[in-house]
Amino acid sequence: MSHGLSVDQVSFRYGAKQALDGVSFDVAPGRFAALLGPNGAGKSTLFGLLTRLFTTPDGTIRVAGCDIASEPRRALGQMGVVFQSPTLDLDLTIRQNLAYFAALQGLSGRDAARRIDAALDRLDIAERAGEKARNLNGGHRRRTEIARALIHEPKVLLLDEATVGLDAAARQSITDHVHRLCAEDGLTVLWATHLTDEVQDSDRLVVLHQGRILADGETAALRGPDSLKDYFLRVTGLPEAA
Ligand SMILES: Nc1ncnc2c1ncn2[C@@H]1O[C@H](COP(=O)(O)OP(=O)(O)OP(=O)(O)O)[C@@H](O)[C@H]1O
Repeated sequence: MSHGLSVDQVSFRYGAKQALDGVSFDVAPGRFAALLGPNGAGKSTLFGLLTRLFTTPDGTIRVAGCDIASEPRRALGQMGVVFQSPTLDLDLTIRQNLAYFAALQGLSGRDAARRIDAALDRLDIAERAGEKARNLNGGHRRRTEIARALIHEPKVLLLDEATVGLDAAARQSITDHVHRLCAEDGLTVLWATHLTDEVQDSDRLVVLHQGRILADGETAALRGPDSLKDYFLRVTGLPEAA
């Protein structure tokens, strides 16, 4: 599990509200894992713990082999994160947004320029590098955020509802890009979503509902002859409208 992600018996409460209850799953190195759950399932809470926005004494999280509680700097250094809310500075160009993040990571000069170019190329946005983020559509802004999350060459990429607010074509393009990063670069990905159509049959699937893991395995095997949507509704007991 040296380049993967491991979550073991993690629990978290907001006061009396149990948001996560004994959550355990592993993502093997180079795998794309979809963390699928409806609103309120606990996805953002788990991301908060994975990124150390907050901590819990209950359970263990390992990122690329590093325990996030005892080796937080090493663990976070192996992690790239794309949060649900957009975080680009709209008045800066794409390149400036990336350069700023690189500087925060202690990178500058040629090394930073090389990594920025590689990240822009990887996400097919190199030709827009000189444009202000404000002028980009939602899909290209998201690609920029993904490129930025990869500058320090992490082993594990976390994305929390990365396609929120995008149209169907942009959603498809972003999910395809991230799948390609997995397949071609060996990146380990945890992709949180409430949308079943973002999950591919070859993905690892972890279903989270009301703070608990309800299913964990290969998507195609779990859903069997059902559509993923039908499987998801059945396993969570949610009504069709959900
Ligand atoms: N600050 C808070 N105080 C109390 N309860 C909270 C707080 N934040 C989240 N919760 C509750 O914890 C549970 C998990 O919330 P969380 O935001 O992690 O879910 P989610 O799967 O990310 O949902 P969404 O997609 O709507 O963000 C929900 O029942 C939510 O109401």
